[in-house]
Amino acid sequence: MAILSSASSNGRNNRTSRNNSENPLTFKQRLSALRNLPAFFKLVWKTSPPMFIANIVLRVLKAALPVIMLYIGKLIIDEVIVLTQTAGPHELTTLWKLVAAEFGLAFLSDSLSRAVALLDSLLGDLFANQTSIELMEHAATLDLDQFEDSIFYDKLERARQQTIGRTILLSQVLGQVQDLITMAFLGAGLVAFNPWLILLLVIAVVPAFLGEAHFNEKSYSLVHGWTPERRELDYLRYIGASDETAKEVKIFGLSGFLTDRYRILSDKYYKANKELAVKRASWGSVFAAIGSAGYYSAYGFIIWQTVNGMLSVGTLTFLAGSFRQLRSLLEGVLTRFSSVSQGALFLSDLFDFFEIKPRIYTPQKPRPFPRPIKEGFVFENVGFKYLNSEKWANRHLSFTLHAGEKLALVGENGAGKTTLVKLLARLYDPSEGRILLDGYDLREYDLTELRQEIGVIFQDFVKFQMSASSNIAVGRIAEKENKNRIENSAHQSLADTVIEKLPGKYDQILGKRFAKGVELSGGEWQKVALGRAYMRDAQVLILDEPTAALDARAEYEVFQRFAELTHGKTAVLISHRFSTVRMADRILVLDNGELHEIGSHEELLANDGRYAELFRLQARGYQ
Ligand SMILES: Nc1ncnc2c1ncn2[C@@H]1O[C@H](COP(=O)(O)OP(=O)(O)OP(=O)(O)O)[C@@H](O)[C@H]1O
Repeated sequence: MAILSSASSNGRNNRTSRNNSENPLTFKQRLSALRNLPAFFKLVWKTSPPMFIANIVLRVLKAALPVIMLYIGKLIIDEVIVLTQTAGPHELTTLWKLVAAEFGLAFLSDSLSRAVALLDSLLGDLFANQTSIELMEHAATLDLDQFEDSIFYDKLERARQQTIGRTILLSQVLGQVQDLITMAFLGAGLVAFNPWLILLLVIAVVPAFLGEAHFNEKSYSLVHGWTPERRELDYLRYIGASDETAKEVKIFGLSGFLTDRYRILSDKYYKANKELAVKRASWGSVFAAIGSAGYYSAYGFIIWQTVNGMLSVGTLTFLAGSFRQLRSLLEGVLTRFSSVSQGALFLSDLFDFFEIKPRIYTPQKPRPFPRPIKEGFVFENVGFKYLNSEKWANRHLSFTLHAGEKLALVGENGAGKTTLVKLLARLYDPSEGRILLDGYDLREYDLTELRQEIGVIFQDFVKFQMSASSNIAVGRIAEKENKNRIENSAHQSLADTVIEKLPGKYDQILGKRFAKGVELSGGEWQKVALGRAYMRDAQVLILDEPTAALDARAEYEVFQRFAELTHGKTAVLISHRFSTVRMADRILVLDNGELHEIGSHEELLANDGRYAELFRLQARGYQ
């Protein structure tokens, strides 16, 4: 994480950082970032109103203490001086009362600080949890192609960091308010004696503030511009040391390749950051010297007044103390202003992310999903291009998927089979043409209902590092407690024999990520994932190469059962195995994203086209 929180600017050859170095953020932009604060505090308030109120009340109390303590200090010193100048015996009651009062206040101040720090950290944790949840919820509403866009991903990455990083902002802003109140009290004391001291104070502090503001700006540009590289560093760290990649890293001897790349990137990052840090430290000491000069001028002036009898020694200590505290508070407030506005800028990333709206959504007045589907799906000249891609993944697709029909999709790698089923499930909308369901555009239906009625098991299904039963239940998560249904689904997909052999049976954690997890073979995983299809029980079932990793016997059995599962249902099957494909009512052959031919196994063989050619090719392989 150290490398992530530090920054570097050597990414000048990269698009984002170039933008940033060409357009550094202006002071005005930074000020306008403060507009994020009300929304931020609304979020914090929502996290826990009682804790928020308690935090404010305690801080206001604490803010009044320094000036009271300084004033009591002044009274103590004046009292001591009076006592030392008069002959004894001395009446000490007042003095001891004052000392006791100062002791009490010191104790109170310490307790308040601890209470505030505790509340800050608890509130911060709650805030981080709450925002993480909202982030996940929002991400779930977004489109698949938004996740496939690297600029979106950078934004998501920065937003994710904000959920944790912004808890500091909370104590910074509240601390700021507290310090401003303290300063108002101390300032009132100073002004009462000599208003010119305030002017000296401002002169002493303003250069330091401007310096801080400048360097914070630079640092933000650096961190922002390096987001893609930081993601790459994260990714390298992940593939360099993870259970999923260890096998290939070892076999291909990739460790050196990965660490070299990591080293080059992180070195660049380190150097750029070092350059900035050194500059910042050097200028910081110059500004500190100016600050000290201001302080000592004021101090000299107060001493001179005291020596000339204009002020008492107590007042001297009060004023010197007030001035010293004011200076460090003002410096703190101004410096913090810089990091607060920087924090508020980063906050824009979080709010920007929440502003991203999905393009695929349910219309205002959705059409109820047909139960049962009567006619089926009609593709009308459907074409689709992936985001940032020039190539058509599907083009000129016109065909009907009849209700209750079993359709197999066949085609070479990259022919557009998976894309077609993603369009059917509305993971994407067509770039041209339209898909009708029972006569109406798919876009007119409720998205949630549509997804509920279309079950897809993808070839790259997720191997959830969770229990075996959860891995099946994800097919219809609302039924996660329904043991019967889960076991039944496992039985249908042949996953039951796999699960029975596991030490923890259905409660067994799968995968190696967590303690006591058990890894399955590719085919075993596939049987578990297939269980999701039975769990789903949707009107339309889509299986994208569901049996690729199964042995011949298992595949035969799976399809025997699949025929039962899909009885009376619409099903789409993608497979490279013709033994499977021929079981479908019709077969659609895709070539380069376009419909090449469509018909039953017999019809297509009689046609003697691409299908017949591919079929014979595979059959020959088995002879
Ligand atoms: N997320 C994506 N972004 C950009 N292009 C993509 C994406 N997914 C697929 N493509 C491209 O779209 C084309 C069709 O891909 P698709 O996955 O639909 O093929 P497929 O027929 O399912 O292939 P396979 O048999 O290898 O699974 C390919 O050229 C592929 O490179």
